Amino acid sequence: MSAHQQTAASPFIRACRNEPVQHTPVWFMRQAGRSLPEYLKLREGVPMLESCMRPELITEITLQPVRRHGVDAAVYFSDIVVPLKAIGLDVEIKPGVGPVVADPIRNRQDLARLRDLDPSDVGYVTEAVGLLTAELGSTPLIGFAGAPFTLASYLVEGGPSRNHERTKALMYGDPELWRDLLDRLADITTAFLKVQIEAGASAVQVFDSWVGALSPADYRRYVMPASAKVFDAVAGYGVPRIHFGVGTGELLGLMSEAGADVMGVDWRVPLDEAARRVGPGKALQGNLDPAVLFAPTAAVEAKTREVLDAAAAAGTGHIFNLGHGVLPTTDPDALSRLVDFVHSSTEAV
Ligand SMILES: O=C(O)CCc1c2[nH]c(c1CC(=O)O)Cc1[nH]c(c(CC(=O)O)c1CCC(=O)O)Cc1[nH]c(c(CC(=O)O)c1CCC(=O)O)Cc1[nH]c(c(CCC(=O)O)c1CC(=O)O)C2
Repeated sequence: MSAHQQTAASPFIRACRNEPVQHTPVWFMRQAGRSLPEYLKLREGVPMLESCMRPELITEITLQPVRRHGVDAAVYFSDIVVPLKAIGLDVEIKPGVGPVVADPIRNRQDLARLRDLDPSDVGYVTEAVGLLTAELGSTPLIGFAGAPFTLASYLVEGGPSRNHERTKALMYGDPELWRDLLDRLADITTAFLKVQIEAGASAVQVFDSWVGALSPADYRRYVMPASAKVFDAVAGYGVPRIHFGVGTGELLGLMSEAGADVMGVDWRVPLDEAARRVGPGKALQGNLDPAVLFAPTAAVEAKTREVLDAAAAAGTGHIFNLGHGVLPTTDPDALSRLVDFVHSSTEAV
């Protein structure tokens, strides 16, 4: 049986397809990683991007939160800049800073450095996904990639940016170059997602983390065509496609239109309101504020109940998640308790 068949009856996949579930499935963005002491131990002395190229290490790190928290899906341990590194760009993840690109992409000559991603560039991904699906059995593995806008922002700015000024200068100042840049990135993102799906990932999430910096009109004009190209290119696999961004309340309708079976929602928009913006037929993922996990258990439960009630009012498939990634200093036990609370609160009788 293929990994896709093995996971088809799981609560996560069923919720993505708006089918009834025995309990609301839960996973957390950044569930593997810095919140877990067992992760910090494994990563000692290994730079972030190097850890993303070692199949045994990827496998162990990806499995850690599944074992510890009993989440309903694993998310492949990697980073959105891994495919950029794989095509030969000089990018590294600096501790305390984030991804840094030594030689930013700012003109047409620079574009030539963005060559296509070949599956052989990321043989370690194919190998790790194979190891993972064998271990995970009926628990789905979610693959992911960065969306063209968010990747472009890193490439143009040269690192994380609050205001995206250089990115916007390029977007508004040279729309043709911008379009070609996003189109190149759409192909790289697509190739990276395909590698993960073909190796056995049961679903994929496309992170457009920073696109909330744009107005709806600019999203439609400058970003949507490239994102839609990615979603269209992987539609034929039939695996659920999740689309997520932060601060994207005003963009939910357009992002959903760009292509998604499941819309990821941050904590700023209640899920029943999100359902109205996203339109019928799509499942929703989210959306507890990650900072809520620093409050006492009773408060976490009350806020979680609000999310579950809004999801019930939305009447769509619901995958419980945080509104963005797990914060590094989160108490792992609070995450385990949250998984149990969501499961026990939603068990079908
Ligand atoms: O600060 C940030 O969150 C953004 C910059 C940053 C990125 N990778 C990074 C950093 C430094 C850091 O996390 O400190 C560097 C990074 N990426 C990752 C880690 C591990 C961890 O979070 O503890 C880390 C920290 C590395 C370390 O241990 O020092 C792994 C990662 N990045 C990502 C994912 C996918 C996911 O969240 O489920 C995953 C895998 C998580 C898993 O397997 O559970 C996704 C990612 N990376 C990145 C982005 C862009 C978002 C943004 O820039 O705000 C996004 C998408 C998003 O979170 O919205 C870029």
